[in-house]
Amino acid sequence: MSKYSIVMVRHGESEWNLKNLFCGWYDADLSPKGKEEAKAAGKALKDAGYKFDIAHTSVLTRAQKTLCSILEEIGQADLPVKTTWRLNERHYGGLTGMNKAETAAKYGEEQVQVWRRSFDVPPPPMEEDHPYYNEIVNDARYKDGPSKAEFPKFESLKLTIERTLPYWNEVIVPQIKEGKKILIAAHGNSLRGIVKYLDNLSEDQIMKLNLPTGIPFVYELDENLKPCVSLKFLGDEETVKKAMDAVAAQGKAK
Ligand SMILES: O=C(O)[C@@H](COP(=O)(O)O)OP(=O)(O)O
Repeated sequence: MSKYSIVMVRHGESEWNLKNLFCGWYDADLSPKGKEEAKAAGKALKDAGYKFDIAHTSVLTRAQKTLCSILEEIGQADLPVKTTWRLNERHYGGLTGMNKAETAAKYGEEQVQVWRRSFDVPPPPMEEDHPYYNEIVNDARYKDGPSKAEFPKFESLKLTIERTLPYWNEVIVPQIKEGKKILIAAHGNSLRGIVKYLDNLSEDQIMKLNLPTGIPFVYELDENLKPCVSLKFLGDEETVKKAMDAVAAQGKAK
């Protein structure tokens, strides 16, 4: 029997989603369409009557702006919000800033699929001479973590889950158990990590999951936090499927 529910949403389309660039820890803003998606996400939550006690998001602008827009839309602009690098997108390493379709044309679609969706094969590292290295490593938003030793140069989904799960278990789970209504606004892969964990998906199953931008989804959990309802999108089936297929297709050579 369902005892708790939690809502998650991938941010609206970013400028770099629009340009089809590997983004990771680069701080891309929302595109105009992404801003609309964020508003629409808020409207969908409002229409379904959702209210929250607390929200969690990453330290990246695209997730934070999506959250703000949603909160505005549901009339909860003053909701307590916790931000953490542990909900950041996976760090795309040396691929950061590269065009996904061009990378597929150069290295092959199969290789790009491995980089994007394999469980434990990481992308190549972001070296110190990478065009975005300094901007990311020296960004003040990381002054409270990750430490120099923990700071990633790349992340597979496995590594992403390893730094996201402690936050889930130590911060979010106690709040769920207190009965708090929680909203998480994060990223394609940090959320895929949570979905894999909650639904106990195999490496093969999670490989096939592409989360659409700006469409909230709900988990209903039993008293042991096992899902009774998984990945229930607040959007019509066809729209959700189309959006998921479009995300998958970003790794195709044009
Ligand atoms: O880093 C990126 O490029 C995308 C995900 O890319 P894919 O793994 O879908 O290629 O992250 P997000 O837009 O959710 O922050």
